[in-house]
Amino acid sequence: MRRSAGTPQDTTEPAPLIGVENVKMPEWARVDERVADAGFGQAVRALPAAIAVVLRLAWRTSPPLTLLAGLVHVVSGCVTAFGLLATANVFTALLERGPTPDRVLQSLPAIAVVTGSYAARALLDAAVAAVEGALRPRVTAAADDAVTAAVVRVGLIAFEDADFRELARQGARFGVRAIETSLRRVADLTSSAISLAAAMLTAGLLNPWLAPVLLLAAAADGWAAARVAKLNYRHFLDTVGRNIRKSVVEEVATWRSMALERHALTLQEPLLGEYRRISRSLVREEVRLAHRSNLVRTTGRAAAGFGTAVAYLVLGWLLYSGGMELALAGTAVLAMRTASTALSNTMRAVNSLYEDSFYIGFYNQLLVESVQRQPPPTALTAPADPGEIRLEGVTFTYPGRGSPALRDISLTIKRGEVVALVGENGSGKTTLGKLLTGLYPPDEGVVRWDDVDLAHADPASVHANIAVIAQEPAEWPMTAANNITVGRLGRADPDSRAWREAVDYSGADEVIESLPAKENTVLSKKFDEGHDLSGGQWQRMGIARGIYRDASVLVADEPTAALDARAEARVFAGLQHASTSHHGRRTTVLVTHRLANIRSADRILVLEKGRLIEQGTHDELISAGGTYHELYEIQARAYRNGTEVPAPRAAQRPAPGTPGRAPRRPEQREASPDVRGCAGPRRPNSPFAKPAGDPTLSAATS
Ligand SMILES: Nc1ncnc2c1ncn2[C@@H]1O[C@H](COP(=O)(O)OP(=O)(O)OP(=O)(O)O)[C@@H](O)[C@H]1O
Repeated sequence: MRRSAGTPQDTTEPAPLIGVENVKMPEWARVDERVADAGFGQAVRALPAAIAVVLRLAWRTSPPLTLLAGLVHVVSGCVTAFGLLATANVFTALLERGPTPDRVLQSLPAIAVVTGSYAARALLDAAVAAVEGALRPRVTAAADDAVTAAVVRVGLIAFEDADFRELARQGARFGVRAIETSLRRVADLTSSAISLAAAMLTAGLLNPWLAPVLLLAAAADGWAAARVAKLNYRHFLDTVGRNIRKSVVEEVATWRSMALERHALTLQEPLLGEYRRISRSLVREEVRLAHRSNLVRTTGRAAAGFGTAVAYLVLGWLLYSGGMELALAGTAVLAMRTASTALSNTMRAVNSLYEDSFYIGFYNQLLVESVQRQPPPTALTAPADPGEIRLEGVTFTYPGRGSPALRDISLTIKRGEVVALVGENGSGKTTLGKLLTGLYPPDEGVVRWDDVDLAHADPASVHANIAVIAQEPAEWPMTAANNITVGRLGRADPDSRAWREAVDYSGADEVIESLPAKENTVLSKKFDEGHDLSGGQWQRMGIARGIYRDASVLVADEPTAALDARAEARVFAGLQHASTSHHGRRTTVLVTHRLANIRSADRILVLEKGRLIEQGTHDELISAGGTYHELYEIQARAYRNGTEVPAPRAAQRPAPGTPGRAPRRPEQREASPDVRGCAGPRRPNSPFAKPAGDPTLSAATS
């Protein structure tokens, strides 16, 4: 009988659905590799730097609380030590020669001191908890704030660098967490080190032989604790790839964004099967880890038992040989137990601090790199409404990419020009839009607004004067109203004219009208009452935001890719209005694949593999018969083939000497009314397309 896919009884192992059997270990996981491979000495050597970072941060946050925390920890450790030494006096008094009542009476002051030390220790523990409770959230918040402020201020291009993104993720998430845990570990280390020192001191005072023996017994426990921690790191490393795959499968098996295709492709059971397969192998690893940890712990305990036995033998020998009085034996046993616990705690704290030191290292590196990636402060500002935007020999390569996205681009855009960028996918249109608005700096060449080189200008002064309608607009998790007004925070709009203009021309008014709480509807499914929009509706919101921004330079990157024909016509009317309404004419750069929409643009720039290969008006480029002409013809033909009215027989006859059908002249190619104003299916005339009375069209259609 054939089993259904993915049941827990499956014995066959199908090929991984995600297609990646061994996920590459993420860079941050390499930290654990170093922890797993490090020796104890290495860990101890790394401590001062990590402790210094944490203490410095704590000091900056609150000097009095830091001092107080240090003080209560040291005093608490000293009280513990004092209590231990005081216990020796109790035993001495109790085990002296003489009648028992006398000995009890004699030991009362020592008992009072021990009791007092315990009471003091309890009070100090409460003080430690209170001070730490006040300090830790402050330090964590300060660490978080420092790193968030640093990352928020870096230039946009930094986010294109995968290494920086990874560093930001580790530094912000793991680094801050490591600082928080380190603060606790430093406290643990202080107390356990003082306890250990007190136990050793007590043992040393009782008999110099006792101290090293005591260490021997405690070291085995400490070794086991450190070894189990390393086994955990190793396990984590061995399973990190599978865990990543498991979480990816879990996501695609449960996430809403994948639900439609998951169901339509009936992938639920195969995904469940893959999930269970990975889970089973992880469970096997977990069980193996548990066995190995258990073995290590048992070995550690056996060794500790052996060490303790040796310690007791030494103690017995000391008592037997008269090297130590019987009265002190009780204190010695207490010191041995205290030392064992303190040493285990010390080793655990050292190990943990060592691990944290890597993440704190990332945190520090992130702060340093973020500052390096922030634009340097400058008094030079860009003109608010540049007379011209000039690119001279601009080349740009995305971080981590081998070949440039733009090569040696030189061009000038005059104030008020409507420029269209066209070209095949990946030719560099979006990238060019980002460079001429100063969002990305060129690697070579210069971008100037009038005579100001944007590389030396304050970026905020440039960005204040640009509006970017992105290909995939940000879906701000805010109300619909704020999704638009965030375009220009604080813009004065007393009579709501700017608002009306933005929503009317973008078609966002229809979107808002359809929402349950109109413009007050929150657009995010993360909130209970939140609402989501369709791709086209989000695009309308993005366009409204761009229009509301009212900047002197507008870049619209495929603004209507997801819009229906009616909405597209409305948006182009809006963009044309936007291009003329800003103190005269607004410089507008329009990226689009729908060539029929840009026929009346002042200039069309054609990009190919990052190079500017053609520029001119629609008519000039069509006459030139180059790439633009070819792209335009492909789009026009697609429509013509479906709807073209058959030409008269005479026109279909091949010209003498030509095999098959005679090629048509350029003006004939665009002569069909089908082509005018549309790319692909018929669309209402775009306002950026040639008007019906355009001489070229009239000539062609006549
Ligand atoms: N963030 C990025 N990191 C690395 N390379 C990128 C990045 N964005 C784009 N590229 C690369 O840069 C080149 C130009 O991309 P760009 O997005 O500017 O092209 P485009 O002409 O706008 O394409 P499309 O028409 O598909 O939107 C492409 O080769 C692309 O793969």
